[in-house]
Amino acid sequence: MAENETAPHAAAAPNRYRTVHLQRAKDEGRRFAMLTAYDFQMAQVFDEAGLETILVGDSAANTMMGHATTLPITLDEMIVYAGSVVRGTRRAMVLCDLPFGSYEVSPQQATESAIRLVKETGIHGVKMEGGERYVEHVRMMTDAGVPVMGHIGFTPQSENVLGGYRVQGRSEGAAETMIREATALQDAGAFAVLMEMVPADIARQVDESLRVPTVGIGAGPHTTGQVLVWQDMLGLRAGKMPRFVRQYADLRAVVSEAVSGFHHDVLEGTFPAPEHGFEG
Ligand SMILES: Nc1nc(=O)c2c([nH]1)NC[C@@H]1CN(c3ccc(C(=O)N[C@@H](CCC(=O)O)C(=O)O)cc3)CN21
Ligand SMILES: CC(C)C(=O)C(=O)O
Ligand SMILES: [Mg+2]
Repeated sequence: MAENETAPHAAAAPNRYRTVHLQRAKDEGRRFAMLTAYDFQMAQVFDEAGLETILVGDSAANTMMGHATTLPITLDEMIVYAGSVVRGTRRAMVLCDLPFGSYEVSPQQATESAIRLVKETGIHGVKMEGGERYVEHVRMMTDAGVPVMGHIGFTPQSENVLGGYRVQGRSEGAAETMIREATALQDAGAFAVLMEMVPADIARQVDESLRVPTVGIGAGPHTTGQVLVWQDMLGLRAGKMPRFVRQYADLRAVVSEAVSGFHHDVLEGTFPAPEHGFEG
């Protein structure tokens, strides 16, 4: 059998999570989980742990590249991360953010970017920030064969317009606005809608109003799915965690102690030991 017929990212993998499984979760009152990943090995670990979905987030600009915002990361850079993640997965559905500058100008621009991501990396869908004003974009990408997850509430790519990192949907009539934006995305063909930093009660109303599943980050417990950035939930990020993060491990301490141990052993001459060497 040809190598590529058994490749882990083979598009026809029969047991791959797909939009239909996320829809079934919503229909049957079940939840699903998503974490970001940006590289082959972490994607492998998350996939083997059984996560339904993995997001190649443009948060890579922050976590992988050290930028202060998500604005600088390019489509070409996202393609490197996305390809690495897809090669690490067998079961999870892999989604990738359309980065700032790769979709806003027109439905055509969005569709060309989405197609590049699918063709060059093997991802199974894209996520795009923005609501009602992007329905034509969602429609064209979906018609082209690329499943689209919407992203409303706090949309980090618009932080300069929104006025910083803050909860969205606190103004008068916010629930109705959020429901309208989410419904517009759904009606344009979006298979799911993600909400970031939205009051829990509004996120619940949106989830109840939509036929398609919702995903939340800082949006309370009522969305169909939940997503976190992996370096946050595993404790690799330095400094203050956002309120919406639960830290499940302290990898920064684990790694730091291990590196100090190695450093110490090298300086002391106790590493390498005889068993790490080769006989002439
Ligand atoms: N590492 C990381 N984690 C994320 O969750 C994340 C990224 N990067 N980059 C892209 C976006 C930006 N997001 C963020 C990042 C920080 C806050 C934050 O600091 N929130 C504070 C203040 C909230 C407020 O003032 O209302 C918090 O305490 O939650 C929120 C969203 C979510 N995404
Ligand atoms: C925080 C999630 C939803 C995201 O968009 C990202 O990681 O870029
Ligand atoms: Mg993002």
